Amino acid sequence: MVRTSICGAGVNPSPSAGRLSPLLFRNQAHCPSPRPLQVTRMELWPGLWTLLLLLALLLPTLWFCSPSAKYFFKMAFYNGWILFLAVLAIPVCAVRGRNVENMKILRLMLLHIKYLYGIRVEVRGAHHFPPSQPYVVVSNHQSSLDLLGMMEVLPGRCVPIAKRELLWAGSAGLACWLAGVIFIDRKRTGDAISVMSEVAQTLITQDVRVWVFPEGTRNHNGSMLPFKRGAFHLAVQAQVPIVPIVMSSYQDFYCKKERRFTSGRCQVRVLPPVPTEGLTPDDVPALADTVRHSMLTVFREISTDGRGGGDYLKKPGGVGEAQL
Ligand SMILES: CCCCCCCC/C=C\CCCCCCCC(=O)SCCNC(=O)CCNC(=O)[C@H](O)C(C)(C)COP(=O)(O)OP(=O)(O)OC[C@H]1O[C@@H](n2cnc3c(N)ncnc32)[C@H](O)[C@@H]1OP(=O)(O)O
Ligand SMILES: CCCCCCCCCCCCCCCC(=O)OC[C@@H](O)COP(=O)(O)O
Repeated sequence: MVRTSICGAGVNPSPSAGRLSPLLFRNQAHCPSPRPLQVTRMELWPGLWTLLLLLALLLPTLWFCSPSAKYFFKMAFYNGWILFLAVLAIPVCAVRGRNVENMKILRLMLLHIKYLYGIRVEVRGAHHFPPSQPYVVVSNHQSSLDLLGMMEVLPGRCVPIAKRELLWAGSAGLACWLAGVIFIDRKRTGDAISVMSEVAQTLITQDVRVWVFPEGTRNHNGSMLPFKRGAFHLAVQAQVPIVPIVMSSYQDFYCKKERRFTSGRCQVRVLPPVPTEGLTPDDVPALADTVRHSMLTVFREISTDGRGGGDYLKKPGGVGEAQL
């Protein structure tokens, strides 16, 4: 076990012991009373090794026996891995400075994550993306795992709009900033609106696309929250089309409430663009409702419980109960 040198009450105060371990017994002659325990660095190793061994046994046991622990490990690794990748991405992106082209680098670096988690992402309707013009993408927002589906289809020169808090997520915040992510303060509607009005100009002048989660927050309940209007005002102001994208429900492989995270499938469906030419701000509420309605219809169509189409939709409280 851990051996200590106790001055004055030596474990083995023989002269030979003194020679073997001068560090332990130095000043022994002048030491009037017992001194506090002194643990040398070498003597800590056995304790550390025991601790590591215990962890090495405990972690796999938890992983295999407790789905909740598995959920936490997987989420912790997800965030940790992204933070780590961001550290690698920052110097590469910094060469260009804050630039939408850096989003390509982030995208390439994030694409493999779905394999680590055994999530099969199937993309449908990618031909609906207008080939070379600005537009506004609107998509449903279930969890931070949306990043996987998003990276699968993210068009060139497309920047997401994110909550301001993400800017402070360490290396990930800095990487997002370098890639041109637009940050808004959701608590200050006025400021957010003026940022989005500026974006409406930039969209045209700098030929960029914008990705918005119009629910405005993550939504785990297997439906879609009412849409915020900003994305639709943005598209109408810039007179550019809206491209709705629907990611199917994650319920068959991921549920935050039940702390369940297994492997699974997800479909990302790109819907036909919705033109906004000639529309005015007065048309925004109807536009937002129409787009949400079509997205919710597709969400119901493509979301399954993993046991083959539609069982999940019939469950009480499932997407079938979603309000239109
Ligand atoms: C290699 C490794 C690298 C690692 C790094 C990681 C890589 C990652 C890469 C990239 C990832 C990026 C990750 C992104 C993910 C983040 C997701 C999020 O953060 S989601 C949260 C933020 N998103 C939003 O909040 C949506 C946008 N929000 C809106 O559009 C809202 O409308 C907003 C904020 C502008 C206002 O919100 P209100 O809560 O006040 O709600 P309202 O009802 O919509 O608006 C109030 C009134 O203002 C009008 N209004 C809104 N916008 C307007 C406008 N532009 N002009 C005029 N009026 C407007 C509306 O019409 C409404 O008025 P009337 O009630 O209709 O009379
Ligand atoms: C300083 C260390 C901080 C550690 C934080 C770890 C962050 C890891 C980076 C993960 C990047 C994932 C990007 C997806 C962001 C996301 O999905 O944000 C959620 C918001 O849309 C909605 O927020 P909310 O209103 O809270 O649901």
